[in-house]
Amino acid sequence: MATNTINLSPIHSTSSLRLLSSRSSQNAPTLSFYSHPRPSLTFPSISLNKSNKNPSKPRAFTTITSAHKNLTETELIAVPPLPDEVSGKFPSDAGVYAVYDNNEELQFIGISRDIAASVTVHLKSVPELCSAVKVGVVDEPDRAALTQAWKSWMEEHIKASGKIPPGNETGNITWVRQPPKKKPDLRLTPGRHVQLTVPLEELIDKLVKENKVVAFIKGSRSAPMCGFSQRVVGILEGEGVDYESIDVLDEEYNYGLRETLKKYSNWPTFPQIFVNGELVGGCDILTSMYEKGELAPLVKK
Ligand SMILES: N[C@@H](CCC(=O)N[C@@H](CS)C(=O)NCC(=O)O)C(=O)O
Ligand code: FES
Repeated sequence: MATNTINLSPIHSTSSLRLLSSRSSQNAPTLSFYSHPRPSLTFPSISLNKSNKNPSKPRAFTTITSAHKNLTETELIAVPPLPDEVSGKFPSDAGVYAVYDNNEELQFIGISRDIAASVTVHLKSVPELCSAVKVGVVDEPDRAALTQAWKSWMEEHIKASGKIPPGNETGNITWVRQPPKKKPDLRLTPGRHVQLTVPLEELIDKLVKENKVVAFIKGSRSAPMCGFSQRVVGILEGEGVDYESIDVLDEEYNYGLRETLKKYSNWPTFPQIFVNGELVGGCDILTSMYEKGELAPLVKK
């Protein structure tokens, strides 16, 4: 039987947890237990939380010292059906949160710098697992305080149920924001061992005419091998351009491209960016077009 291992280090799920220098504080960090729409009456020593980031929104949760924090006693808040409605029900503060499915099974305990944003992302990616959430806002949200709050909820749950929440098990990536998948780079030939039946120029011509935006770069789009290529990739990705990339240094699949392309385009350096079959330029030209706002209209589908 497979055994679960638990490593009690939090997954900083949807909003990244920045490393902050620990603020010196005489007092122990405090946890606020979010209670919507009215303050929870469950806890003793209640004081109204004063640090409301958005004063236009009513703040309906209470502050208690971390010594009283308790997952079991924190009330469940139903997650609204639409992601847009989450921010009205959950605070945009740092803290811990525990997500339950519609059988009230705890699925995941996370840490967030913005709990409402994290719940919104989870609701979009795994709506079937996000029925209700418990929230513990940490008032002095340095890394240590957040980790301590997370550990205490995890330990409490494991003690009570004998189980790690499934979303916190090693290898479960359901609750972690996935980096967007990058398109693979194009290859001009099937490989160096295959004899080409058409000249390389013709393959280049076909490639740039059949694809709206093509960037000939040094290295791949996920790991450019030169600062000029890196800048061009950064601009194209930043603008959300749907483009093809091809690595002129790939001697296996693009053998001969580096020198042949210089002749084809009559341009001596890389990167080279083609739009609608025409060479637009290299890094300097693309950067300048981007800065003047001329790039987006040119590369729009
Ligand atoms: N000013 C150029 C910079 C690019 C550049 O100088 N590229 C050089 C170094 S990466 C190059 O491709 N040299 C020819 C070669 O390596 O074959 C631009 O705007 O793109
Ligand atoms: S590879 Fe050296 S500057 Fe591009």
